Amino acid sequence: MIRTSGLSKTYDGGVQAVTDLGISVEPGEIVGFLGPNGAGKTTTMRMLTTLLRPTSGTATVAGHDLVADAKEVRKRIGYVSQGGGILPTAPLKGELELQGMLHGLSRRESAARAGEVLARLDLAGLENSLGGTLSGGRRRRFDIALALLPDPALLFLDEPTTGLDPQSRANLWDHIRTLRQENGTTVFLTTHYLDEADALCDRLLIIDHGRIVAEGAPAELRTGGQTLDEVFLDITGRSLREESALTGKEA
Ligand SMILES: Nc1ncnc2c1ncn2[C@@H]1O[C@H](COP(=O)(O)OP(=O)(O)OP(=O)(O)O)[C@@H](O)[C@H]1O
Repeated sequence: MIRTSGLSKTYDGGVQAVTDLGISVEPGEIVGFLGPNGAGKTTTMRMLTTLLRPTSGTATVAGHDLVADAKEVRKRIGYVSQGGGILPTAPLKGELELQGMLHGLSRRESAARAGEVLARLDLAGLENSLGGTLSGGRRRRFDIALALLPDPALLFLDEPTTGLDPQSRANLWDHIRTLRQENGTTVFLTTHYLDEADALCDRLLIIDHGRIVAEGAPAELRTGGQTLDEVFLDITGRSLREESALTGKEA
């Protein structure tokens, strides 16, 4: 579903954010992409979703070449960014219908699809609520509903549960699992929560300084009775990264 070879990104100004990335994600997998601040997660995610052009390397995403066939890739993926895309003043169903029409559905198809994705994310009954009135958990679910409108084979989630309470996080994990189970959706997500990576993901990729430094199922990475947090810190070191994450980042 995703295959990259030598994928790299150097920003204007010379920051080499991602170097020689070679990863693969199989259909139906839930893969967690972990790394300290500034490691290159968002840059990778933006490249894989066609939002950022790689400096070099190649990638196939959802069966199409990332650069030569970006339009075809876009038709087959959903992307939920960290901030989400919700409009606080629009009724949920109207917002979904509009987005459906942007994806080329007729008004009728779009309305039907909006109803389906709301039900799928357990948001039925909230059709006429305004975006701004939703709780954090529902809001994230609505963001995912939006991304699911075109029925993507591959869903990218950037820190889907950051800021949510434990109940809403567990609930969102259930929804993601159900999506995979019922639809076969492949999920590629970033997270800073190692319990989330452990509970939800089939496989983890750990990136640091723009390179993959470890990869495997959570149980494979947890060796010698260590927690995943300990493994992560052993691999990526204990120095703080906030500063490097901010250096050179354009607004
Ligand atoms: N638009 C940009 N211009 C220049 N440098 C950038 C830009 N965006 C990111 N960077 C730099 O690229 C590197 C990787 O950043 P990226 O945002 O991909 O990391 P990340 O792993 O997503 O971090 P975080 O967990 O903080 O979101 C960092 O050194 C960052 O400062």
